[in-house]
Amino acid sequence: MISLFLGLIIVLLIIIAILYFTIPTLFLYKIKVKTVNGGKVEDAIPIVKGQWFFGNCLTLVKLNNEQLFSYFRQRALQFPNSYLLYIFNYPILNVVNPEYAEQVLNSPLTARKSFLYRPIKEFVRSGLLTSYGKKWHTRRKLITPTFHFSILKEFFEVFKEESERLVDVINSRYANLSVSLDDIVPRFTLDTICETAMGVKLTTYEDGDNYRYNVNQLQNILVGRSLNPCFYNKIVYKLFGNKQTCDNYLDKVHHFSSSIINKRRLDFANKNVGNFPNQDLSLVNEKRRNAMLDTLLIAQMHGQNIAHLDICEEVDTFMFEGYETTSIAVTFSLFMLAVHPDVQEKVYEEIISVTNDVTTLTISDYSQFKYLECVIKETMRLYPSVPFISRGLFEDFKLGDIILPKYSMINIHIYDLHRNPKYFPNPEKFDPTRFMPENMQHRHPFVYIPFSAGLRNCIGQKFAMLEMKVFLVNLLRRFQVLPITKLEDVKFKIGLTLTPTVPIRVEFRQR
Ligand code: HEM
Repeated sequence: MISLFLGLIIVLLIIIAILYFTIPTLFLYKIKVKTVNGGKVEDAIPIVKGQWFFGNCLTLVKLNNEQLFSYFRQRALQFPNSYLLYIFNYPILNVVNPEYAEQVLNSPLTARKSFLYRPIKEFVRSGLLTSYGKKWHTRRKLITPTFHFSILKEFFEVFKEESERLVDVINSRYANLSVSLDDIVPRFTLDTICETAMGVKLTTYEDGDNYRYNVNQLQNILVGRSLNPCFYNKIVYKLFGNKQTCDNYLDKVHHFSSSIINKRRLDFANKNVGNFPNQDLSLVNEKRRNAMLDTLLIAQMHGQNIAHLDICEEVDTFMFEGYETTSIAVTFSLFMLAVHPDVQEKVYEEIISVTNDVTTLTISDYSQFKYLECVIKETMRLYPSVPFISRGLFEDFKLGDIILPKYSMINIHIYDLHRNPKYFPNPEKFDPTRFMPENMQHRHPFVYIPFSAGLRNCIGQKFAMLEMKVFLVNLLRRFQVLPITKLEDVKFKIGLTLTPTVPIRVEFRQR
């Protein structure tokens, strides 16, 4: 009797699983790419050959994350004018040429993110990165002044302090040793974004280490889930994934930012900040620095329609977007300098030509580090922190000779755009002079987009560039960076951010 009952349950589960996968698949068969002139789609855009019914599914599921990363690189070389892939009949347009990138990124029809961002939404909910339409527009307008030069000036002080602190840590603990940049750099960028976004110094906050640990764990879990579409469904994730662990970290991380926001709001109320007639943040408190969240708190006090949860989602978005991206760019900048000692020497000469005492540099002095800026830009060309971005269509979209139907997905492969040999001859070569103004004149504006471009470009790009420059100047003034990891050993696996398969190790030698 028991075995009959168990048998029935198993049969029922199998039927549910079959329905679960076939119903959406049948629906996908209605989503069809067309051409403008009614001709064959394969004559208008290359299609990666797949299998009947399954499309490219069977090929892709066999690959591990490292193989997937190189699969997309090979397809970009094979189809330099972009190409279509199919998951069953579901079309995914892969953009690798700047002309298509420009059309996609400039169109309001493609401003919505695809379902690949769904797991991340658990962390950032519908903050600036993941929201769309009117909500996104209002928030973008509200938050933009946070990155104005006058406020950046205050963040600059944080960059300096955190850089100097890290240089001291390297000096006392890591100098002349082989060290993984992963043990140093992410800590710096997380502490920096925490202080600038929330006004909290993690190094002095008693819960700082816990928060840092929880954010790291959460990022790993969310990225892992993003790469496994089976887990996009909440029930499947709950039954077979690590939902409980994920929820546990989410609770802790959300609780941390929420309580900081509440505390700061109380502080503001006590100081009567809400009565200031405008949003002049410099009036808030002469002694205490501004944080990104202040713009939102002040808007709330001025009666704008922004609730506590809205502020939380934006602050969590800053934490998510401003931490790992910057850390990857700094890590690879240091690595490139290490494996190109001639370039490093030129950067060093530039630093000492500007000053002997970097602690006295002002924010405007940093505009003198032109060559360093080229080094960072060239690093982000070869190693863009965000190797691809993804959009979901909610209306038909005409691109070149094809019409992509509603619900299809567009992936823009920034990593491959940056290796276009027409604009970057010998693309694998690290050459900072590519970014000298005279060498950039005839470059397509969408062939280099490490911060994305168009409507939904990165709001924090000036912040990030300044943060990276301050850190590198402070570090390179004191240390010579030598490579331990070999360049040829650095491979990548697929991820939402650029993920090397080996730790990047260097040695910091005192100058
Ligand atoms: C080297 C550092 C950084 C890189 C390479 C980078 C790159 C990007 C990219 C590629 C996007 C577009 C994402 C997409 O369309 O899916 C983006 C969006 C965004 N970034 Fe950054 N980012 C960096 C640093 C920062 C920092 C420091 C902040 C905040 C303090 C920030 C905040 C944001 C936000 C809020 C968005 C969403 C903008 C919108 O949709 O309106 N980013 N970033």
